Parts: sequence; C-alpha cells; structure tokens
Amino acid sequence: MSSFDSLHHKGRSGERRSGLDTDGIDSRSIEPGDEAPPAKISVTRLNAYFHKFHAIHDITLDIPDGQVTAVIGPSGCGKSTFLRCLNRMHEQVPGASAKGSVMIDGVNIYDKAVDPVRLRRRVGMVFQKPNPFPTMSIRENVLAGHKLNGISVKDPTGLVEKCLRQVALWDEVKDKLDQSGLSLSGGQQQRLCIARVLAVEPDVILLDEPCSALDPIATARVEELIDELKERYTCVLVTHNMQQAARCSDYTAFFYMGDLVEFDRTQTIFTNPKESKTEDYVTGKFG
Ligand SMILES: Nc1ncnc2c1ncn2[C@@H]1O[C@H](COP(=O)(O)OP(=O)(O)OP(=O)(O)O)[C@@H](O)[C@H]1O
Repeated sequence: MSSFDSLHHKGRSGERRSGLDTDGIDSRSIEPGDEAPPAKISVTRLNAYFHKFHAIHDITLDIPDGQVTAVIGPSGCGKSTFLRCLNRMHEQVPGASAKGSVMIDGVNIYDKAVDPVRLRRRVGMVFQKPNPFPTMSIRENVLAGHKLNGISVKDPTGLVEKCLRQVALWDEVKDKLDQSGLSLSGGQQQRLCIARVLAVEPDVILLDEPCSALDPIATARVEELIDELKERYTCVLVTHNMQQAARCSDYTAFFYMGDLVEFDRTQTIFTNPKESKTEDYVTGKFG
C-alpha cells in the first residue's frame, strides 16, 4: 500500500494550514469569521511546464473538502494543466513536468512513494468529451476501472446498479446494460463516464469542462449531479461557462495567463472580487 493509500482513510479531517509567505498569490486568505472547510487538497508553489514553456506559475491554493471548486479563466490560461497536475496526468504528456507540492489528505502526491495509477483511482477525472470505452457494454464500462486494474469486485451487479443510480442513469439503462456505451446519448454517456469514476470509490473528482459537448438539458442534469456529488466527494470543475461556475460551485479560482489571480467563495468572486482583473473577466470585459 502506498503512503497515499494509507493516508486516504484519514477522511476529511485534514487540518487547514496557515497561509504561506510566497511571491505568488496566496489563496489562503479567507477572512476571519468566514471559515472555509478544511483543505482536501493543498497546492503550494505549483509550477507546470511543457518542455521549456512555463504554463502555470507558482500556484498556491487550498481546495476545500466536500465542496465544488470551479476553475475559470480565458482560453489558454492553464485551467486544464492545473487540473491535470492534481492527479499527475500532466506528466503523461511527453516533455511535460511539474514542480511544487500537491498535498491530498496530508500526502504529497509528487512524492516518489506515490503510485500515480493508484492516485488516479482516488482522484478520478471526467473529460470534456464523453469517452466510454467503445468496445465495452454499459455494464462493462462501469466496471472498467476494476477490470483494468485487476481488482476483483464482490458484487458486480450491485456495484453497477449503485453507481448508475448515483448518476441517475439506472432507470434509463437498466434494461440494456449489455448494449454498447456508445448507444447512449451524449449526456447519458457523460453520466456513464461519471459512474465509471465513482465505481472505484474516489475521494476527489476532477471535471474538465464536462458539459461542453452537451446540450442544455443534458448540461442541467450533469450540473444537478455535480451538486449531489459534493455530498460525498471533493470536486474541482474547470469551466468556460461563468453561469455554470456560479450555479455549481462553492469556491472559484480565477486564472489568467498561468497565474492564479484570485480565489474566494464563488459568491464573492462574482459579486465583490478583490482584483480588477477578476471583475473585468466575470463581467465579460474580456475572455
Ligand atoms: N501538450 C501541450 N504542449 C505544449 N503546450 C501546451 C500543451 N497543452 C497546453 N499547452 C499550453 O499551455 C497553456 C495552458 O493550456 P491549458 O490547456 O491548460 O489552458 P486552458 O485554460 O485549459 O485552455 P482552454 O480553456 O482553451 O482549454 C496554453 O498556452 C497551451 O497552449
């Protein structure tokens, strides 16, 4: 068992650390009396590169436990790169690297002892375009994480039903579990992909523009689902859509050209941001 796994079961009791003195923006600045939940993920001086290109700069940020944190900002500002650093998917890109620390439940995920494959089960990811495994049935898609990792499941039928119910897909697919995942609509496919992530019992769910390929009705259903997920998981949601950030998230991080400009409660970011750059962005002056 890696150190990441052993500490995973510590639950949501990680202590909130005090702010660090850094040159970059320090997000640990929630006002007294405005206590944020403890941090599930503590990011300190995170820098990410594609070869020599410095994509994100010295990001320090505490992501609160059991909340939805939105990451917003104009195209190319580093939202996806930041997200992919939270489960070490960034390093899978040839020539990509990261520096700094990302602590989840008190364990630095960049520690040599951490197995990135196990980490990615604990920190699941949902992508822009629904990506069910094309050769697998709906049932097999839900169980794919177990199969690919060689993990046996005691009650696969029960697990499939539980996960499909969690994403409100069970009633729509219970009579066709052996059909291909690709036989579903785009919105259903995205909920199937979320069920696949839930099946391996993550702590954290990273969502990279999960609704950008969906119609408004399917988007609304995924947004409702995100709201339910935060009861049990910490969610980080990258979105271009400011209405979606305002509707779905509790906290918002605004990125601009690789910098974290501001992080605060979503309501504050949208109604009373501290930085003029944030205000210009959320009021649509640029983007
Ligand atoms: N594989 C890559 N190789 C080289 N540079 C990359 C690569 N992926 C992203 N970048 C660059 O890193 C920067 C951050 O990209 P990233 O995709 O994180 O931004 P983003 O805010 O998520 O953008 P978008 O909203 O358009 O998806 C951009 O300048 C982008 O061109």
